[in-house]
Amino acid sequence: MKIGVIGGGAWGTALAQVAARGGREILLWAREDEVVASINADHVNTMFLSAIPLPETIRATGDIGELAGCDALLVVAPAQHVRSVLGAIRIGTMPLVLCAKGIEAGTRLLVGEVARAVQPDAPIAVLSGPTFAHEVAAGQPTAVTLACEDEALGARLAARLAGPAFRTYASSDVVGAEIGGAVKNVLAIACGVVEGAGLGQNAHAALIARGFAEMTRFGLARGARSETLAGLSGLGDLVLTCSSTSSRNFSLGVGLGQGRAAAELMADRRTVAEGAFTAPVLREAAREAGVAMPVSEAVCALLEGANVTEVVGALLARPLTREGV
Ligand SMILES: NC(=O)C1=CN([C@@H]2O[C@H](COP(=O)(O)OP(=O)(O)OC[C@H]3O[C@@H](n4cnc5c(N)ncnc54)[C@H](O)[C@@H]3O)[C@@H](O)[C@H]2O)C=CC1
Ligand SMILES: O=C(CO)COP(=O)(O)O
Repeated sequence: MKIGVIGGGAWGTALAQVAARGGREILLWAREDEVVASINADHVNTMFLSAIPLPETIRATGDIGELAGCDALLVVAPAQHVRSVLGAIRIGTMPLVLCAKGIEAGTRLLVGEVARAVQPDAPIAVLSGPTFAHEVAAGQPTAVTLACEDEALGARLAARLAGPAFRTYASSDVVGAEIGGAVKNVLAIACGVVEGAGLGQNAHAALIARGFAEMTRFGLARGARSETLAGLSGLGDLVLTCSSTSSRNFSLGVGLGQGRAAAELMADRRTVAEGAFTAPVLREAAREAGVAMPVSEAVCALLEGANVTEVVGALLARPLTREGV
């Protein structure tokens, strides 16, 4: 199975390395000429994953059409750009492994729904879980959910990508795997705010628990399975991303908690903090579904410039409720 990678960011590069294990040849499309040049000349992605030597079997290209000859594609562009990159290549029935974590602005579609809209003949799978790219690229032990409605295809993809330090757990719950990855990025911003504002470990732990409750409510409303949300792509990724400044989303929240403006924190970013783009879309989708997501609503308010003390005070002043609600 010849695998191609769409997206030369940190995650696309790390997954190319995973797929290249055992000497397999990998073709990676990168948007930046500098990334193409550094991978092909120096076997390193100096822009998004520097200091990680890449195998020479990974070749980069700036021509996305070259990927049409692959047997499967890892789609690792940021969620807001999946539609454009998938529209730029003749895919046919080539399986797509969707690795972006987000919800499309405007349409409120999950990435799998976008892929089906743009490439209706391509079977899709979702790869998601607690995976800092730099740790995966360094060969540190990692586990992910690989969800595919066609379980035989999912098993083949899981086996093809699995390695000694990269465990793939099969699932058929594509929606659940996508929602976990998308919502955790928004909740990670909230946990970063708690850190940046010095609100303490109790608040941090409470936010993870209450955030998981709203992730679950929203996921079940969209047809996800509870075991998926409680697994690697949901709770697993939530704990990872909510607890480390290695997370771009958590780090964005730390800045907000310190009183810095979202516009300043987002300006000149080369790397993507998906939660900032997903948060307003998630708010719309939750309201449309009639699902209460107060933590995600608070993140939106903070991204729109609201005062941290006022937002936190409002969260704490909400009417008392019950566990499980
Ligand atoms: N970095 C990580 O540790 C992980 C990232 N992911 C997900 O992978 C996806 C890609 O993120 P990263 O690899 O982290 O990116 P990155 O933050 O390392 O780099 C940004 C990427 O966005 C691309 N980009 C920017 N504007 C674009 C446009 N108009 N059209 C197409 N591409 C554009 C850049 O070319 C670059 O590849 C995101 O959805 C992210 O949530 C998932 C797991 C781990
Ligand atoms: O998805 C990730 C880890 O699973 C990467 O998190 P950030 O996008 O917040 O850096």
